[in-house]
Amino acid sequence: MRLPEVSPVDPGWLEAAWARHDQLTKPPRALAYLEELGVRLAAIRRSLRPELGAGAVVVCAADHGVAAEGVSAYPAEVTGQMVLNFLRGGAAVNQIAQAAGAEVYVLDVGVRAELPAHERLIAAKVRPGSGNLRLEPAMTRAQAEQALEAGMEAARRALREGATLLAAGDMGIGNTTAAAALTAAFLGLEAAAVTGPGTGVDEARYRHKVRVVGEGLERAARSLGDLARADPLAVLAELGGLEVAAAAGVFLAGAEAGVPLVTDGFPVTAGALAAVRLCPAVREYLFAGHRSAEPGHALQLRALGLRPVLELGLRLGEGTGAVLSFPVLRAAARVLAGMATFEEAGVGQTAAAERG
Ligand SMILES: Cc1cc2ncn([C@H]3O[C@H](COP(=O)(O)O)[C@@H](O)[C@H]3O)c2cc1C
Ligand SMILES: O=C(O)c1cccnc1
Repeated sequence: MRLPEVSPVDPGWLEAAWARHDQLTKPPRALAYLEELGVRLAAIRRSLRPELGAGAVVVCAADHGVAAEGVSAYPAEVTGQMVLNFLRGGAAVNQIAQAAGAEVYVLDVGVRAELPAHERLIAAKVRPGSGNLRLEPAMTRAQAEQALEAGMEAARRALREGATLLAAGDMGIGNTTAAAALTAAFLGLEAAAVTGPGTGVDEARYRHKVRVVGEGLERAARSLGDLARADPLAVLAELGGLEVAAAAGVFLAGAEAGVPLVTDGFPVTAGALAAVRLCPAVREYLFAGHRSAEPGHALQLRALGLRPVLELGLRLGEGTGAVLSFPVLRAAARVLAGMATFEEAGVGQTAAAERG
């Protein structure tokens, strides 16, 4: 498969944007992290007056064979039921997207249930659910490529239809187990360090979930050796998540198009880790929309070197936390683009600033 060509951002834009920020009518760095966001947006958009309009979230959906291990607090049927809920506009992500100015696309790369045709549903089923990662590869390498390509194609559609800010979301009962296995593999961590409660499993189920993740990792290592150094596409195929692979595809195509990209919670950020392993320059286009309550999410963000925009304790997925950050990112761009300089506004700078 052809991986996208992603250009690294030009550090000259970062410098020029910081220089402009320091001329705007505010004490230097008074807008703190918002300024840093604006600077990164300027570099990505190659403009000191970056404009961000409509956003989009591609909610990547698939079932997980590992759900049969009893690793979720909910039954696997909920995946397909929630996809129908997304299409009817009844899910959390729909309401948040309305409030935050984002279009919701649903990408089916592996939901077991048959889904009705719908304008906002991108039907690209690779297989009806992944294999049980504890016992077998989640998918073949060819299927992982197909899921990645489906994510890339969905991102391109969202961009063609006007998105200037792009996020991925996830739906797939059992996917915090797959995300934990992938995160442990990519970062070289133990199962217990990255496994969390997901939808809210009790103590006994949690211990079982850690064992399932550990056994999946051992199984994958038997065929791939050191997972932290193995081919990322092979790791993705072994430990899965068809929708995690699709989320990686959204980030790959979005970075190729030069658009700011926003990560959501634990499963989507596993996809971001995969995308960055496949193509390191993708990292420069990523913003962490929020930090989820899932404990492994902080480890993922640290590995990516991303500070979250929001910390609301969300633990849902669907792209909710990503989309919620869109207004903050738009504001960061507007501040840099639209604020007056001290000179333009005739506002006096401090004596210290005048002395330079
Ligand atoms: C009604 C409902 C709506 C959701 N929306 C996202 N998730 C989230 O929970 C699932 C992951 O957690 P676990 O690994 O514990 O199964 C994913 O589907 C994720 O998107 C939901 C879960 C439920 C039950
Ligand atoms: O971090 C997330 O996005 C998350 C947490 C729990 C369940 N599903 C998703």
